[in-house]
Amino acid sequence: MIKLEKVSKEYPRRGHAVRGVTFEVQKGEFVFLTGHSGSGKSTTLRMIHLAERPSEGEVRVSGFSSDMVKDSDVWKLRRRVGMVFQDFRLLQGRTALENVAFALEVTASRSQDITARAQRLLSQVGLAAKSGALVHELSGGEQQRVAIARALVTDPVVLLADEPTGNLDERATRGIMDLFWDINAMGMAVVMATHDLEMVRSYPKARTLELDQGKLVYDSAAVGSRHGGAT
Ligand SMILES: Nc1ncnc2c1ncn2[C@@H]1O[C@H](COP(=O)(O)OP(=O)(O)OP(=O)(O)O)[C@@H](O)[C@H]1O
Repeated sequence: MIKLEKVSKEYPRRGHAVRGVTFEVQKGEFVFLTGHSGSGKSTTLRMIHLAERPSEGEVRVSGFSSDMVKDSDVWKLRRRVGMVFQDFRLLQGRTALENVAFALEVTASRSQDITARAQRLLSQVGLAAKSGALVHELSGGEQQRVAIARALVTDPVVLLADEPTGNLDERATRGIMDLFWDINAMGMAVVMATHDLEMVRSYPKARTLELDQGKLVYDSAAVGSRHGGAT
């Protein structure tokens, strides 16, 4: 479903952020992408989202190829791939419901369905009671729930998450992680970048990929262990 084949990303002046990375993610997998700061986690996620094109190699996602897809068609891929970020990236001054509804409008849903669907998505992430709250009235954990609801509007096949709990305390982190597991249990693949190895170890059922200076140095699936986590 996701396939990276000898993927590298080189930035002018900086050099290689990602070097020769090859891996596949199957439908419904839960994958942690770990590594130190600067190891290339965000760059890898951005390439899966086609926010960046690889300098070498190919990224394939749900039938789309980084070699083939035109810039004008990238939105079609984005409907298959949801993404959430550490800093939530919500529309400030809007309510939780408006944030999700706006994403539904952009994806051309029928207008009469929008409010009901946005409300349903907020219920799914445990935020039904806060749908009318403005973004700044929500806690960090609640804001991340809105961002997740927004990422689900197109019913993607994979949810990419870049340090989604990086701004949250322990309790909110646990709640958000439980939510990712619930979403994954419904069949959606999750690929989550994190440098929090303690958190990774507390989810031994997940697959772990580790990057070091842009190279893939560990894949728990490849070593036949689903319990080791990153070392
Ligand atoms: N747009 C860019 N232009 C130039 N260099 C970049 C760009 N984006 C990332 N880099 C560099 O590529 C390397 C990998 O960055 P990346 O953000 O992918 O790492 P990361 O593992 O996600 O780090 P962190 O955990 O700190 O977010 C870093 O050295 C970074 O400075």
